Amino acid sequence: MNQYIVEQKLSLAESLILIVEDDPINAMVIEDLLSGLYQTKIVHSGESALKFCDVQPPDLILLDVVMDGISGLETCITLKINTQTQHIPIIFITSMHDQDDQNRCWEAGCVDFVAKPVNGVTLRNRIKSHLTLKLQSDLLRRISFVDGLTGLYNRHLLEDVMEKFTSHVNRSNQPLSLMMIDVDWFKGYNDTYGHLEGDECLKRLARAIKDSLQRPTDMAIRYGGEEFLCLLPDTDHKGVEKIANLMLKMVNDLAIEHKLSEFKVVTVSIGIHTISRSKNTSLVNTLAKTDEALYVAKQLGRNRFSTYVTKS
Ligand SMILES: Nc1nc2c(ncn2[C@@H]2O[C@H](COP(=O)(O)OP(=O)(O)OP(=O)(O)O)[C@@H](O)[C@H]2O)c(=O)[nH]1
Repeated sequence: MNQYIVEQKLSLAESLILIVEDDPINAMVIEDLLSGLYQTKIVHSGESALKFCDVQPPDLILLDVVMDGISGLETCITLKINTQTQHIPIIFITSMHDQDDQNRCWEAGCVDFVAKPVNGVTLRNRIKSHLTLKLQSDLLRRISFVDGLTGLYNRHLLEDVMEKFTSHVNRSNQPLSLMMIDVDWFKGYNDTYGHLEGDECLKRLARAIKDSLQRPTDMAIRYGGEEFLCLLPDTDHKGVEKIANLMLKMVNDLAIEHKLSEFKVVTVSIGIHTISRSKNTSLVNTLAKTDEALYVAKQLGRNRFSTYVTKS
């Protein structure tokens, strides 16, 4: 599920190229041309290509234009409107030389095309250029999604992720839980121990928050200065309350001295909200409810969690 954050490939040789070609002989010829240079996978239809990309997005796609079933053009358009696959460069392999046909390829969103019969040198060079750009842009996207102080994801990722998680809620009919976490009396902590100690404290808290999440699909984001947001897919209210209790304990166990706190150690307050299918799942609305629960946890005395209660 965490495909929205790109896995960083270190070299071109690790990159995966998906060859979509309905003629098995042509597919093998192309695979041979790339042998030893890249990882490759062959599928023989647009339908199989879409299924494959849903599970394991490749780094580049070589796409035959004319195929039975979903054509190459339709496959390309479908991949380009999906936020999870729109960054994958697509090179058409085409025997169509007509200008109108070529225009249709560009309009579908390809980065390039190579004419049949394929010239090996041309194909390899085109792939190398586009893959190099892809790896660079993956790296930039990765950097722009990570918070420099804590190493958690930052809020730039939120809109993308929420869209993906809420559509998962609607598809799977499984709940999604959110936790908004705020450090208690943190202004007092900074005033007492200084801003640098404050930063150190945030780093340790971020680690504890991340460690209290149990599944690889759970996600921790630094939402603001001393505020964090966790997203827990496929988790109902009982499950998230268990995690909230564990998180409170792990933060207390850090035993970071905080003289001005009534607990004498650094603590956090947590607001929880669980959404399910058919509810209003807009990002703004969902965050507002989670924040409301956090406000209640603060009002009730801090160092606790509170769950959003639906108003009738
Ligand atoms: N050291 C450090 N402090 C930060 C950072 N981001 C925000 N803060 C501080 O966090 C404090 C938040 O204080 P407030 O919002 O007043 O709330 P609080 O003192 O935590 O009190 P409650 O939330 O009501 O328990 C402010 O003093 C901010 O300057 C950061 O990156 N580093």
